Amino acid sequence: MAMATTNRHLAKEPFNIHEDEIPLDDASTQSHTQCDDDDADNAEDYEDHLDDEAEDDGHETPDEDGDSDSSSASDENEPIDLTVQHDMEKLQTTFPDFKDNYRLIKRIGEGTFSTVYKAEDMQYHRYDNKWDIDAKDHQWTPPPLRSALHAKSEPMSRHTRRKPKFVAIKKIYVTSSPARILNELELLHDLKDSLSVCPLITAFRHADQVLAILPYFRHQDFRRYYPNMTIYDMRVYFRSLFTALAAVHEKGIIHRDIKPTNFLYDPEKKRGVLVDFGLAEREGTDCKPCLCHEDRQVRKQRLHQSVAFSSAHAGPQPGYPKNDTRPSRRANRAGTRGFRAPEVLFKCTEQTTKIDIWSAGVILLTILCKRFPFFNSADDVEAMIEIATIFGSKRMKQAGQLHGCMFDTNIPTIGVQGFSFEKIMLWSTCRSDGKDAKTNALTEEERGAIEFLTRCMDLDPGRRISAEEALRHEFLQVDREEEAEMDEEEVMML
Ligand SMILES: Nc1ncnc2c1ncn2[C@@H]1O[C@H](COP(=O)(O)OP(=O)(O)OP(=O)(O)O)[C@@H](O)[C@H]1O
Repeated sequence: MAMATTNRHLAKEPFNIHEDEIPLDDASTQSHTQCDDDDADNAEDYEDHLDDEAEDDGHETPDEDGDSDSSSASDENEPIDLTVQHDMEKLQTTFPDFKDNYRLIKRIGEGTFSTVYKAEDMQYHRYDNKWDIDAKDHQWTPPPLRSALHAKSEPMSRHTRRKPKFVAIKKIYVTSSPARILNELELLHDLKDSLSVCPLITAFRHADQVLAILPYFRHQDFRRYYPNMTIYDMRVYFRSLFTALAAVHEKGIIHRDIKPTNFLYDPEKKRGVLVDFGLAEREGTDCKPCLCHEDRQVRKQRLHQSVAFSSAHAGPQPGYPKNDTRPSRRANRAGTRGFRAPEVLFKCTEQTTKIDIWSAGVILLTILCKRFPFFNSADDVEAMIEIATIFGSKRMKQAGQLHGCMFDTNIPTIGVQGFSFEKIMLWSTCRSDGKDAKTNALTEEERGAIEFLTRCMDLDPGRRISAEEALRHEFLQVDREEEAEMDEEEVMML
């Protein structure tokens, strides 16, 4: 078993997977060199997976949200599909020491890039578990020597038996490029101390098989709780999500795949963790200057020049040339359809952490409108049409120009002005039938949510709120309210 340079449960050294023991198999390396060559192809690759996912957005079944302490009994009794059982057995035999370290319980998620299993961490008590936010003893203790991993465990009496501790084992498919896997693990390692981010405990490689070990995080299926969320619940949920985003963005990392299934939220404990850094990247990777980062005056001047140039050569003609010889614009479009920011759709070459804020805004829009998925496009052009229907052609044109793109449409359902989020929320929650003026108007707290949403879903990434600013926004000031409520209760008790 090849182990990462990090000691298990204690990551001190820079993360580095040793590839010296058994070289990664050529086939997997090759297939991904092709993907990595070309961002556009890569994006298509992701789209296929992500498109499937939007239909089947939840990986969990309703009983997969069991508490890490209490669900074990029901987990044990759950029937396991034969193929899953076969895969689990294969996984246990592939990694020689696996059974000494982990006891596989069930499959909890399956994506295009990985399968995730719930397992009991058999050696939990032998390590420093700084990552365990639920641990009573949260003190740092020196890690054991590596040889302790192979030491025979002492038999435990019935009385001394400790509570089982669970982990999520992410088996990354061999079709993922080694560079991509390393990128995910390195980013997770960088984020190991970040609030609300699911930390990486350790990772293993055997031949072309890579396992990432994460703490198992109890959560519920988004589809189960979002229809009943009050505005207060939303504020608590987004406080937690933006805490994670602020931590990720502070490190200059773009997550790129913010969506409900990647934010594991426990409504009871009112906390969530961000997972899946498979598409994440450092801001500035493969970046080329884009007009959106220029000064407003410079941008205006460039646009004038380009319009003047096209008028002089072919006249200002709407439409597109039949034989377009211009090289197509390339940019990273990785992400999930329906959650992609407008600048991603416009193929901005200088994308920033703000693309995550837009996606978080889409989650808020989904909850406020009680429709999941809110956007349901088959491709980027349809996605653009959906956004344009809300924002109107005038603002879409301006948004396109920010990135040096022209936006034009003759689709009759896209008006010039678009619609306000307030109207969309009332329509989608069937509160605009004109009968009752009171239910057909937003409450003050709903207006507060819409105001926050408007800041998150600003078409201009430069004006869009940052995670840090969002945490200071009125809408997310839930801690202070809770504290005030607690103080009040204390006063009452006195
Ligand atoms: N730490 C964890 N605790 C509990 N469940 C987890 C954990 N990590 C992942 N899961 C479950 O596994 C699912 C898939 O995990 P993840 O998103 O990391 O893999 P993926 O292959 O990239 O998936 P996708 O293709 O859906 O993006 C999650 O949606 C979640 O249900």
